[in-house]
Amino acid sequence: MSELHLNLIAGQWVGAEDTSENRNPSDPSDLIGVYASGGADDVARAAAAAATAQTAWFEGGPQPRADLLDRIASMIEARAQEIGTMLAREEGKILPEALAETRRAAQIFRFYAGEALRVAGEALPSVRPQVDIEILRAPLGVVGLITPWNFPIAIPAWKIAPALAYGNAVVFKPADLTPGTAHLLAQIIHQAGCPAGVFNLVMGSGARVGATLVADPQISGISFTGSVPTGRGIARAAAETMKKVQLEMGGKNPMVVLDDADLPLAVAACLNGAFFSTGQRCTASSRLIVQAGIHDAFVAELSRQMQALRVGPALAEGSQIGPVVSAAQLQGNLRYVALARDEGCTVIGGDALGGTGYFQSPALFLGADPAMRVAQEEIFGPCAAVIKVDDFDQALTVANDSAFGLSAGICTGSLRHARAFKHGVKAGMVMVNLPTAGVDYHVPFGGTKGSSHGAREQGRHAVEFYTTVKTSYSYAG
Ligand SMILES: NC(=O)C1=CN([C@@H]2O[C@H](COP(=O)(O)OP(=O)(O)OC[C@H]3O[C@@H](n4cnc5c(N)ncnc54)[C@H](OP(=O)(O)O)[C@@H]3O)[C@@H](O)[C@H]2O)C=CC1
Ligand SMILES: O=C(O)CCC(=O)C(=O)O
Repeated sequence: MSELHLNLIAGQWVGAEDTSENRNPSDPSDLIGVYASGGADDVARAAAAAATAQTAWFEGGPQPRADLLDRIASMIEARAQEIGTMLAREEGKILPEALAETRRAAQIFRFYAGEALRVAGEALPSVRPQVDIEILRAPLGVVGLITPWNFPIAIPAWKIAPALAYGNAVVFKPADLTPGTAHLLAQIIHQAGCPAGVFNLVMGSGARVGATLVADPQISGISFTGSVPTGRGIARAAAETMKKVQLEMGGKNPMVVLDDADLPLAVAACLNGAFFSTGQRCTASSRLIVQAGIHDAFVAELSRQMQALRVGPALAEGSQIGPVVSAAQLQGNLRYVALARDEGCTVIGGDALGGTGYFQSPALFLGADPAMRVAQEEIFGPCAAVIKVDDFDQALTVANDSAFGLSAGICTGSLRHARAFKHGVKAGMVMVNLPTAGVDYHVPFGGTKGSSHGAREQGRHAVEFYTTVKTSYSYAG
């Protein structure tokens, strides 16, 4: 019997009413571990512990917060191989990507160690004599953090680190599919000396733990990353207790390739953006919008390189694309491949590959029309629709023809077109001659339209969500 991995509530490792098995998508017969699966009582106890611990955590000043985050960063770096291996084993990301994500998490903690010391206010004169005004930033209080499986350490890091840096206490609910990485991170935060109750881990299902967190009146804010329907439901439910919400949801990210693009660079950017991490990135390039003059050469070279990608177990040397995360996600991807054919596309790749795990060959949907479902709906797999356009203006119109607006890219040698795209595209992040996916850790992350709601994540902009503004008036007498 595998050891049971416990929740962390009020500084104690505790069991829960249920348990959940964590299995390897490269080989589901590999049982990674058994994890506590909490319920409403666990959330209530964690939120109460967090509420009790939060005031002292904030009032202790920024130095202990900065020191803790710095220690966490060093401990993640020291255990990067172990964490990266767990991440690859449970999520299916190939080991080099998993190690890079782990190091990125350490960098995020170190960045916010510095930010804890840089929370600035403003001082203004009052319109009344002898009165001074200060505009201060106060922590929200207790925040609930709900994260997806596709970046099981980077996304928790970019929510937990700013939350703690600015003096909040945390209840963290990781995705059910990837509790192993979350548990290692919780161990590190605990061992680094985080005071009891300041950080709590409650693993368990979204329907039980996630929904209870959103309803709990002791919690002042929810930061969520995941699907659009869950995000919408959270926004509706959070309104009942007037919680602040930050939602990062899907994308259907366009990558425009103009006739004047550098072909090898454009192919490399699209190969990376569409297929790396098995396409399971909200920033993935899932719409390739290609000008007619370069279209055929681009498609020929991209198809050749795509078909040469080695799909295999995440931990196997030489694998370039790991498995899809779960059987359900693979079935969903295969339904979209069938839909692409039904809608009239020519499909290259996209087959279930069999073998030990949930392997799928990457797919291109050629001849896609912007209105097709495969060009509008987020698939979240290694699939990209190719849309042919006549010129830059049509490319920009197609790029903006989406309910989403997370990331957008253009490959071009023209400064004029690059500039017009940067200004004209409706997206939160714009890439020129770079993949739409793969972002830096110290600058804002987020989108427009249906992709995001609330304040931006990451970088100094995270202060907007994790703090509230307090205006103080003092009379000198
Ligand atoms: N934009 C992005 O970054 C991501 C988008 N997705 C998209 O979402 C689809 C489904 O993936 P999935 O992981 O199921 O996404 P979900 O939105 O269902 O899950 C994201 C997180 O929310 C939790 N959750 C689920 N239901 C609720 C609820 N009612 N209240 C509060 N929290 C809840 C989940 O818990 P649990 O894991 O226990 O269900 C998980 O921790 C993917 O196919 C993809 O299209 C997925 C991941 C990331
Ligand atoms: O592209 C990246 O680096 C981040 C993507 C991401 O955060 C996501 O897919 O949820």
